[in-house]
Amino acid sequence: MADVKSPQPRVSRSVVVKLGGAILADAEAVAEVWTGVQALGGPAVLVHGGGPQATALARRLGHEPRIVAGRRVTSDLDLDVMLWTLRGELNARLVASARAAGVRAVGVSGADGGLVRVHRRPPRDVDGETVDFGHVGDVDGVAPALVETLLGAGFTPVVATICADDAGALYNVNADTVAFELAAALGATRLDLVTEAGGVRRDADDPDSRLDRLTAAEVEAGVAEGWIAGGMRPKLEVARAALRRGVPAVRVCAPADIAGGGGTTVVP
Ligand SMILES: Nc1ncnc2c1ncn2[C@@H]1O[C@H](COP(=O)(O)OP(=O)(O)O)[C@@H](O)[C@H]1O
Ligand SMILES: CC(=O)N[C@@H](CCC(=O)OP(=O)(O)O)C(=O)O
Repeated sequence: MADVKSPQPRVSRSVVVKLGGAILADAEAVAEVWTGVQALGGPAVLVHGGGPQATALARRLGHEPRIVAGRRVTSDLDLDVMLWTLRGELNARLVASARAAGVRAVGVSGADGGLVRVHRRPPRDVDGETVDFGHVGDVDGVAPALVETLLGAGFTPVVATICADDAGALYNVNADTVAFELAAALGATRLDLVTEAGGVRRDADDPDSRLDRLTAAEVEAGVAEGWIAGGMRPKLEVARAALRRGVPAVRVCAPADIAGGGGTTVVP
């Protein structure tokens, strides 16, 4: 029998949808995202990246970003570029694009309302080299009150993954990571990692080789054999971390999959 004294909060039924930067650059894909979010018929929280756009702007400024193990070594200039692109243009454009689908989106960052608490990532060993990632934050925790308040009022939060520490310094945090931390903290029913490839492929260059389902053992084999590489490798580490933290369903998928099946479901 249902416990009437402690009903499930509305947000416990939310879906967290993470959009990779390449999706944001494609107006048709963005329109499909909002159609899918509308068709879900329940609360959704969007989290977006924008790595490719940040890299493009840095290059226009004559700076070549350094990416190590899928994470940007974030100098003072790189942090400024992340603020201008993610918190600035991309978030504003994404929020505006929701209007055509009748979704009432609100743009926030991980720093707003203390949503995502981080600390500066200590230098760490990567393949035998000590790497100081600069202004990159590691997540300490999520305080979902802001997002829950927005959802409760019928708004769709759109989260740019700029986060702050307790002293008020800003940090760059990978968007897949923020999405999974939010999904875990909200008790989301599903985490969709929406990416241009539309799923995990047996051959990254062959769209017909998409896998419907991927086990942890297959992820390990794929990394060892080299067919899971680049940005997909840390993304699948995030997918597995989400499952370990109790998110019941995790997919790597395309915008058109949001309201239905499709994509690659990652299983333990
Ligand atoms: N097995 C694979 N299936 C699909 N994509 C793969 C695979 N292995 C490597 N990739 C690469 O991973 C990329 C996705 O990671 P990333 O660019 O970081 O995504 P996003 O920006 O959406 O977070 C793809 O564009 C593709 O080049
Ligand atoms: C620390 C770190 O690497 N942060 C990412 C944040 C943006 C991101 O995650 O964008 P995508 O989802 O488009 O990859 C970066 O600087 O690229």
